[in-house]
Amino acid sequence: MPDLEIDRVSKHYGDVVALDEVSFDVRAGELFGFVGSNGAGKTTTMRIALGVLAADAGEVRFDGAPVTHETRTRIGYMPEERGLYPKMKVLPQLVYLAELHGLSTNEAHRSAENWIARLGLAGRRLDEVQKLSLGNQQRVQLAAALVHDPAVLVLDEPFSGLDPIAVDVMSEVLREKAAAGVPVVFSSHQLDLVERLCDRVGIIRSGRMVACGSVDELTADASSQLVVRVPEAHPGWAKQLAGVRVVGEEPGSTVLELDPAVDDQVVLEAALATGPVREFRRRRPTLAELFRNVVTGGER
Ligand SMILES: Nc1ncnc2c1ncn2[C@@H]1O[C@H](COP(=O)(O)OP(=O)(O)OP(=O)(O)O)[C@@H](O)[C@H]1O
Repeated sequence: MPDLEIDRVSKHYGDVVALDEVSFDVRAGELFGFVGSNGAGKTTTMRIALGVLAADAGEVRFDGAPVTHETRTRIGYMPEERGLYPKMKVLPQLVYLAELHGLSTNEAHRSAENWIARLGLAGRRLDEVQKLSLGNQQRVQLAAALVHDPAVLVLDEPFSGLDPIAVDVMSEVLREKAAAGVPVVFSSHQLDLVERLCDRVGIIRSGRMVACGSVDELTADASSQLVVRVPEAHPGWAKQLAGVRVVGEEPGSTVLELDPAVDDQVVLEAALATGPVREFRRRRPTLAELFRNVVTGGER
């Protein structure tokens, strides 16, 4: 099964180092989430992966071979700046794009109608794209990325601006594509969504990949947290405990981060001394918490 491999890709814009030897691979059948702060290098990486932008160094391979013009037509791409013809109607536009990627007119029609129905655009199929709401334009953009039945999907912020129903549809389609063996990579700032959807995640900071793996792998060695609910405790009850940091506090509930040597039973005793303990459990940091640590703190 084919993989998409980004191998030590570097890119400068004048003095700006946009990418510094970025490497990761997106395996067949995998949903890969690409996250990073504004300007970290996601769009640049995706453009290079598609071949619309040349790297200064490094290589992108698909199915083991460098991406060529032929391979490029097998990639479904959703550009950040979006790339539809605003005055063209939805159906003819999708048919045109499918034909451009080598489908016959019949196949192109069948596929365009299929994605129009699937993405909830049936009532809009003969509207000009520019007359659609932004969310619906985005659905058309996804249809455009899918209409030629691509072997790889590279999507730049496909979820931004979508309503919750459209988010569900988009998630379902991406999962389905991955389950069919297609490597799928998408960028997003919606980390809860990335955490929920993706098999693996790459975090880029200032043009360098600083963490890559499944969310479980990435959070496994992060210091574990303890959620303690003591409704009657006074605020700050845990502040004096050695090796314990308070990372979240709401009335009656506190999230603590413990140094590895700290015995959680000591924390439990301290909590019980303030009143009845209603909840006491370990939890791993979320992807959003990990992201904040990684982009603001030391590299992993
Ligand atoms: N055409 C360009 N000319 C000069 N600098 C550029 C150009 N395109 C991108 N850059 C710079 O390259 C770096 C990476 O930008 P890129 O758009 O890849 O980031 P991003 O992670 O996609 O950001 P965002 O989340 O804001 O979309 C930034 O410093 C950006 O200013």
